[in-house]
Amino acid sequence: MQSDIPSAASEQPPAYSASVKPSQGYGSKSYRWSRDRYSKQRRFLDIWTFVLKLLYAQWSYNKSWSYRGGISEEKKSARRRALAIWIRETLLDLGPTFIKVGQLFSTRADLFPAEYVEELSKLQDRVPAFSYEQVEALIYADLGKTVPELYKSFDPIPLAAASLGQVHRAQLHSGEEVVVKVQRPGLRKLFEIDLDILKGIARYFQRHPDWGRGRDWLGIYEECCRILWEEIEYLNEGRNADTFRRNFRNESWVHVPRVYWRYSSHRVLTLEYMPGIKISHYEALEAAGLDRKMLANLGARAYLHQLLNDGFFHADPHPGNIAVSPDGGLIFYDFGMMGRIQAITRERLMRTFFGISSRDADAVVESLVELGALAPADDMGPVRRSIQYMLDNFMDKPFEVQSVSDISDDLYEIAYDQPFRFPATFTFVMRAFSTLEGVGKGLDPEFNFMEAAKPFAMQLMTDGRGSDPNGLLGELSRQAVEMSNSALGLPRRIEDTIERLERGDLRVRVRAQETDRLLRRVSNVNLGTSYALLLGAFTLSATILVVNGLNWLAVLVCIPGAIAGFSFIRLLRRMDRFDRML
Ligand SMILES: Nc1ncnc2c1ncn2[C@@H]1O[C@H](COP(=O)(O)OP(=O)(O)OP(=O)(O)O)[C@@H](O)[C@H]1O
Repeated sequence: MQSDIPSAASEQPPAYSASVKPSQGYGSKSYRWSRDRYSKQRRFLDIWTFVLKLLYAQWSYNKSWSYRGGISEEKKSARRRALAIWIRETLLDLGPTFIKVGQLFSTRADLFPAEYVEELSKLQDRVPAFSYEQVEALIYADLGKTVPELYKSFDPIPLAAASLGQVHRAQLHSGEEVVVKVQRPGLRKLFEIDLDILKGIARYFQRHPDWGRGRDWLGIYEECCRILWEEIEYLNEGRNADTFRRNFRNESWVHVPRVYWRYSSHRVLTLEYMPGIKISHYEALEAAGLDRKMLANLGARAYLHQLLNDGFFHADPHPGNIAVSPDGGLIFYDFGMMGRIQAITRERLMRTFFGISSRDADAVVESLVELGALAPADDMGPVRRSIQYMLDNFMDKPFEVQSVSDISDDLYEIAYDQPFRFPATFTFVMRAFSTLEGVGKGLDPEFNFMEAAKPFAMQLMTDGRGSDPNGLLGELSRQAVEMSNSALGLPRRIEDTIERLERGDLRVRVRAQETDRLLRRVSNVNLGTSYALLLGAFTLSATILVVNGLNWLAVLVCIPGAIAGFSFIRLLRRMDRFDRML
């Protein structure tokens, strides 16, 4: 059956004539996925062609014949880079689902080589805008009213266009200035088809002897699905905006656009118009007389508030989603991708940071296991040693002047090819911190996230009780380590023994009853075989002697033969008795 991926043309246009001229869309390149006639089978073929080409490239990467003039480290590095660029461009060609999946993977330095992650983080939504007729049709289909019935004016040219939707300026009949976020038509169907194909790919990768080893591709696939479906549910985004605004109701320096629920649906979101200067437009901020240093600190404060106070954070904090209002406050846009962290996870994250700051590899390993970021294994020695090595060597500067991106890069470097399973939340937090640090450094070259975070973290942890912050940090850190020790319930000596064991300073002799039994059985079988061979050899010799008429000699040979036979029977009976006993 030839089922076409629907495009906007399949939406029925409303029976009225628009008062504004529709825009023609401003994408110069025609993407296959945005065409009217694009079959599911064709899509399947396009996606799998990409995957197979990628696998071939990976496979031939270490083969010297695939390099002209022989293999070398430089050539391998150049190929990795070229491959990363090709992946980014192909994902763009494959459209919205793949652009989003690529953007999600750009946080997963624990899963992919650094070059891939770097290229994926450049993955910008460079897709054609859809036409105004399509906007009208979708609004009518969702809200049951025409654009002029709903809005006094509506700018047909979008203010911003991305892979999932576009934003138009408008005015309500009651006079409020708003923006209307409209979802790309046919997105739901495209997601269904693509995610179905991606499931097959995830299964294939899971079974792949190299790619599947130590990776939970199906789990990653499920996580991607959840995030993608959530992102295209605009009612959910509206609810997130409301929650976010509520969380910051006591902070006058954070602004969140109000949601006009009567003008919103699954695919249309009408929000208060809240213009501002993008936080990355440094010159414009300067020209407006805004204090860049202070803004960098506000950014950090806003994020720590979300993570430590609310446990509800903006998981997509790219500079385009944060603007500065004329009064110097921060405006947040786009609440499609939010992360939630439970109080217990927050506590564990804090413990990881305590562990890093006090360079205590055991505490880091323990908290990472608790976070689910590290699969518990019988022998944690190698991982612990890697972490201790990182803490001792990479982090030669004081913790407060470390950059978050360096710390996360180090962690990811260790994680790559190790039994780490960073949950998406963890990577989102790391990405949010790194992005924020980048923005902060752009605003104020002296900015250091750790330094900015310290007073705020103190304030939150002391819960307003206030005391010497350094002393408190030390105390809390000690308490955190002690708590985990007592939670384990192990006396110090046992812990020391485990430590020596991990370092390889201790030898262990294991005696297992089952193993003993098997060993005894093996040795009995060996003995039995020897008796049987002897018995056979003596019997054969005796027979040859009898045939040659040397009967007396044959009787003599029979004596050791009989002894061997007797021993053999006794052994069999003993083995039988022993087996029945167990
Ligand atoms: N309430 C608003 N007031 C003024 N401008 C807005 C408002 N909401 C969004 N915008 C503008 O539209 C841009 C895109 O909005 P938003 O990020 O919500 O859309 P999106 O489709 O989710 O885009 P992306 O996927 O790239 O984040 C913002 O960067 C901002 O410039």
